[in-house]
Amino acid sequence: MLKKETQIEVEKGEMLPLMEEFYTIQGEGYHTGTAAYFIRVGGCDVGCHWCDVKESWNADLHPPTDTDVIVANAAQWGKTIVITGGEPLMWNMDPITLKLKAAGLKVHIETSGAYPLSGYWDWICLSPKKNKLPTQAVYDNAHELKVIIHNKHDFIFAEEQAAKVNGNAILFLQPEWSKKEQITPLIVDYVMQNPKWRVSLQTHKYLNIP
Ligand SMILES: C[S@@+](CC[C@H](N)C(=O)[O-])C[C@H]1O[C@@H](n2cnc3c(N)ncnc32)[C@H](O)[C@@H]1O
Ligand SMILES: Nc1nc2[nH]cc(C(=O)O)c2c(=O)[nH]1
Ligand code: SF4
Ligand SMILES: [Mg+2]
Repeated sequence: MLKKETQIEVEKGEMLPLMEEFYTIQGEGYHTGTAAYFIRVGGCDVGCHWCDVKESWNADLHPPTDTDVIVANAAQWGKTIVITGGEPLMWNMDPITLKLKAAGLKVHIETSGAYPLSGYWDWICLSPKKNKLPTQAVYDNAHELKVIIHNKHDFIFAEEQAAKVNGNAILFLQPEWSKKEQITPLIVDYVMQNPKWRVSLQTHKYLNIP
């Protein structure tokens, strides 16, 4: 059980359950190939069976950390910060994003969109999940839509999600990692037939970097 004061700070978003932080290359989506400092916040109840960071799900396993400390660390690294998880929108993202921006940093998020939109973002990557669909504000404000393809039905889901996201969002299909040998060729064919979509690969996994 967290101390009452800590619990209050977490509820305000002044503290966040921090799983890990690392400086790497953005591996996925529109900003693939560019240097970024990742902040991974614990806690997610969306329950994707193929999730590649299940260790993030239980927020209680990750220490509540002062956002001033997180921001001071981040500012020593790149100019672009990616907040991911877990599901970062389970928490109030206003304090951390305001502090990162005050430090002159660009702030990106990786989100399923399943919770209300909080925070001030330079880039929102929405990766919607069937189990828990995005809230309207995230559809309206996403800069990119990145749908994970694990089976053929996911192409139908991808089109449904493309119809819901704002018209400026850039559309990506990304193979689910464990199925990539079967799925990547299907995505290649699909994108050639439906060129409003682009291919996204988890390039950091091919590069063996975090
Ligand atoms: C681990 S999630 C964390 C952020 C947020 N919960 C979300 O799902 O967008 C980061 C990104 O990895 C993607 N992802 C997770 N597991 C994957 C897998 N096995 N193969 C491909 N992409 C995966 C998610 O869809 C998301 O775009
Ligand atoms: N290099 C790298 N790029 C990423 N893009 C999104 C990631 C994530 O887990 O949110 C991720 C990640 O874990 N590593
Ligand atoms: S929403 Fe994101 S963190 Fe949560 S289970 Fe799905 S892929 Fe994993
Ligand atoms: Mg990842």
